Amino acid sequence: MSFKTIGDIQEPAGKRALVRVDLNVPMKDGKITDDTRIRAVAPTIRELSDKGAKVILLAHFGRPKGEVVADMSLAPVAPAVAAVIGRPVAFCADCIGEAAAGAVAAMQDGDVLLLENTRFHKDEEKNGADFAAALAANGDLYVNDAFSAAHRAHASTEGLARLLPAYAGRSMQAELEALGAALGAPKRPVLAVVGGAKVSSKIDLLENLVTRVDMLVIGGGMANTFLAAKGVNVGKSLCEHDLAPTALKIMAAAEKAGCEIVLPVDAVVAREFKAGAANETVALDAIPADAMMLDVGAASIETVKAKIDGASTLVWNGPLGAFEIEPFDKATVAAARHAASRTKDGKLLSVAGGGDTVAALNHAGAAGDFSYVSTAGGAFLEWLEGKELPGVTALQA
Ligand SMILES: Nc1ncnc2c1ncn2[C@@H]1O[C@H](COP(=O)(O)OP(=O)(O)OP(=O)(O)O)[C@@H](O)[C@H]1O
Ligand SMILES: O=C(O)[C@H](O)COP(=O)(O)O
Repeated sequence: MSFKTIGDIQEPAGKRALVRVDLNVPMKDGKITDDTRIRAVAPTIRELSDKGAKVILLAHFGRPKGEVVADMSLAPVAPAVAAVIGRPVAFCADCIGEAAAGAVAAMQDGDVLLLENTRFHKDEEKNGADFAAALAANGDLYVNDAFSAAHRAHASTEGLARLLPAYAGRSMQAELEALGAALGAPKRPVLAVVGGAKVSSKIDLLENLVTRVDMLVIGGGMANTFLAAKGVNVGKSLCEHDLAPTALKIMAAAEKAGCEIVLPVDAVVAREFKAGAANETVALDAIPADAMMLDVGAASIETVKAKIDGASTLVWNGPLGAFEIEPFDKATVAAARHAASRTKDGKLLSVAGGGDTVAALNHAGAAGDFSYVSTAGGAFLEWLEGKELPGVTALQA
């Protein structure tokens, strides 16, 4: 794989660098709860700013689907970026058009500007040529430092690289190097743990993943869809019932490939999605019709730990439960700490990735003991499958 990095930019001083970063950070009540993704892109921003480039940050936040959605604005993220990089970050309420052009024109060399959520425009996700050109109008060059969004062929992740001289940022470079080193030839048995809430956008990946790993533990919202497909009554749990055929297909593919699929055997259920909600642990055939599974139960935790004990390599994306609200963080915390301690003992190589997954590992105090923690969730899974990532491909000269 060959691409230029920001070290290859000739005479960066005074140049307008459009830098795609991933600022899709976990947020609660308007406050950022984990700034790992901001810290990951800070070296690129600082390096370009130190060299006198005008650093114009492009990013998405959430999935506003082409509409302007107030609580998906990047405005509250600008001060958080400023705090991490230790220099001011201006904000502009649109990423194209007059407002953006004016904000860019006002920049001095070395300044940093964050433009509003690219996904407020429908053509971002469609990779529309006019929209990509409108973004490109504000830059002399393009830097992609968002490995975690590189599986999307969007205007700001792919289209721009074809319009301007394109370079990989330091985080993109580090992610590709570290994942290649850790997982290029993984020691078997390989265990994958997949949970979280992005069921429809990740479930298809599992069909390929089961051909590459020896065991797949499924937890979180993802598990509910598999359990429902197997006939379990999941009550009001987060579940995509229409994906039952996909889940069944994946289970068949796993059997064919000799990959063991491990589903929860019990669940912690509650009637409200909030911290401290009254809850109970029940068997799968006793999930009340008006309750939600918000975590896997104690027996399932023991199974997950045993699978970790039997693995030489662990790859993990997606928490096992709604870890942001206690006590539904129990399984995620227990599994994270167990994997961290096996890693510390030299018995496991552990790689985890994903915006919320990293937040969960930090919450468990386990991130520092993992072999490698990636900022990427979906992109990490696609990389693991061996798929081409459009954002990476477009950088290759
Ligand atoms: N049983 C569950 N019911 C509802 N939500 C759940 C459940 N289990 C996990 N979640 C939620 O899943 C979310 C994380 O899922 P997600 O797939 O976004 O992972 P991620 O690590 O952020 O990956 P990516 O970087 O691809 O977004 C958390 O907010 C968590 O509360
Ligand atoms: O959080 C992520 O995994 C990335 O920011 C990509 O977000 P997306 O799944 O909404 O494209």
